[in-house]
Amino acid sequence: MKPIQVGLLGAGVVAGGVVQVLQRNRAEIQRRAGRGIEVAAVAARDVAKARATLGSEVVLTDDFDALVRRPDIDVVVEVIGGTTRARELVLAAIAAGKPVVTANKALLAVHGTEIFAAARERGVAVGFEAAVAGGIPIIKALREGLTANRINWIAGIINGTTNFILSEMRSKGLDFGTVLKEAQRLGYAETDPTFDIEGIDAAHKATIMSAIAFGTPVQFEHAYIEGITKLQAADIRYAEQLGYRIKLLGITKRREDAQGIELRVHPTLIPGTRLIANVEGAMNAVVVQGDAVGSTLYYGKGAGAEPTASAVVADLVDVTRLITADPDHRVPHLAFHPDAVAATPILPIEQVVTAFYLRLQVADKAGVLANITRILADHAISIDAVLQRESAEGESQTDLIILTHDTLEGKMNAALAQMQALPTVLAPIVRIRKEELS
Ligand SMILES: NC(=O)c1ccc[n+]([C@@H]2O[C@H](COP(=O)([O-])OP(=O)(O)OC[C@H]3O[C@@H](n4cnc5c(N)ncnc54)[C@H](O)[C@@H]3O)[C@@H](O)[C@H]2O)c1
Ligand SMILES: N[C@@H](CCO)C(=O)O
Ligand code: NA
Repeated sequence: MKPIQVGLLGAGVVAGGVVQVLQRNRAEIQRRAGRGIEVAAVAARDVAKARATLGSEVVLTDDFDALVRRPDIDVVVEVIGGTTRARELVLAAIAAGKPVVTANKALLAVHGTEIFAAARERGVAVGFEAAVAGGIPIIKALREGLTANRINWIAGIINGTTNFILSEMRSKGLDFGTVLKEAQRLGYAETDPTFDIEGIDAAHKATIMSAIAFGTPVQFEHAYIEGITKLQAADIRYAEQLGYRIKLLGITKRREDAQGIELRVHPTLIPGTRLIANVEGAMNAVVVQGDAVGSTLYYGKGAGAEPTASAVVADLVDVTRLITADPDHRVPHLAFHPDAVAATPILPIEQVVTAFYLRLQVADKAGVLANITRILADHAISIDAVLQRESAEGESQTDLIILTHDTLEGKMNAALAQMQALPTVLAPIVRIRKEELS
């Protein structure tokens, strides 16, 4: 059979990986897919630059619009990123009846509902394994491997750049800016790295996993997002003293008691003994808790040229195998049948339940702790542990660290406002959410 002809949009890090993996593993991939997979042409804005990075074998064009419509192209791979041009090109490819494989989580988190509807209408598949946790086959696991389960929650380290930054800062004492530059050099960071450090990229990925886990449309606009830019070294240290690590987690949770779903990204204390607490560098890891299977953990490279290409090419193999299959017999894009997708709401952050780490800079005198614990008790917030830094000779202030049990965020907000107003609380209170992940 004639090899499948791929039109590749973009000539950056991921495109380079896709070209390389398809070339190197050509024979092995063909044995798996049942026919060859060839890159027919690559669309690049700067053809000369693309020639230098992709080598002399690839055919290059600067006409993206023509490539997605070319009759000899069987499948389009979108690896340009962004949500404007990528959306236009993906919709054009779908309209031309071509399956699409994309690594673009921003595109799917924001325009997924429109794109999946268009694909369904046209009877073509959209593969997006590379969009979440790069090379880790988490989409495959959620859409196929775990279909027997009611998923209870998912929690993941799903941004390599921020995990790399937190790891390097903790273990080598390097500063934020230096480590971010290194992550950019290594090809982990987004074109706009604020997407990484402000938690937006992780929220894009958590949004996609949430939709697949709970059978809802993508609801990125309701995600709660907090990045790592305000995290202080002191809190990383105190957390360690208490047996915890701080990770930027993407979390989505079924909350039957509140008829909703939690969808949030924020720095999180997790017990140092959990496997996921020990995931370092640019590695990703996702814990999925299903009612039948219990907790399962997926670990691997979430960024970089070849790890991401591993997922793109796996989707190409899937598309190749299923290109002639009846669209109704393919795995649904969001794992649930489109007419069974329910608009379960994302809960506002005030209704989220977590435990908390609090750090208060307080005057070191009698009655201070009692006032604070009374406020927590008044809001029915129960304390798990308290740590007070030993103050130096003559020092009039100290740090008070409090770990709480689970509580509603809304209650914590009210308690924090009262504590902050105490004259003995000398600086803005630091609060970091804490999850046991058990
Ligand atoms: N780099 C990774 O590790 C990684 C991992 C998973 C997913 N992704 C996703 O893959 C996609 C590509 O990432 P990348 O790291 O290869 O990016 P990159 O910046 O290295 O490459 C992007 C390519 O697309 C081109 N491009 C950008 N905007 C364009 C536009 N408007 N029109 C035409 N061409 C345009 C650029 O010139 C470049 O050739 C993004 O959606 C990214 O989020 C990247
Ligand atoms: N910028 C992303 C790339 C992979 O999606 C990260 O750092 O994880
Ligand atoms: Na993946």
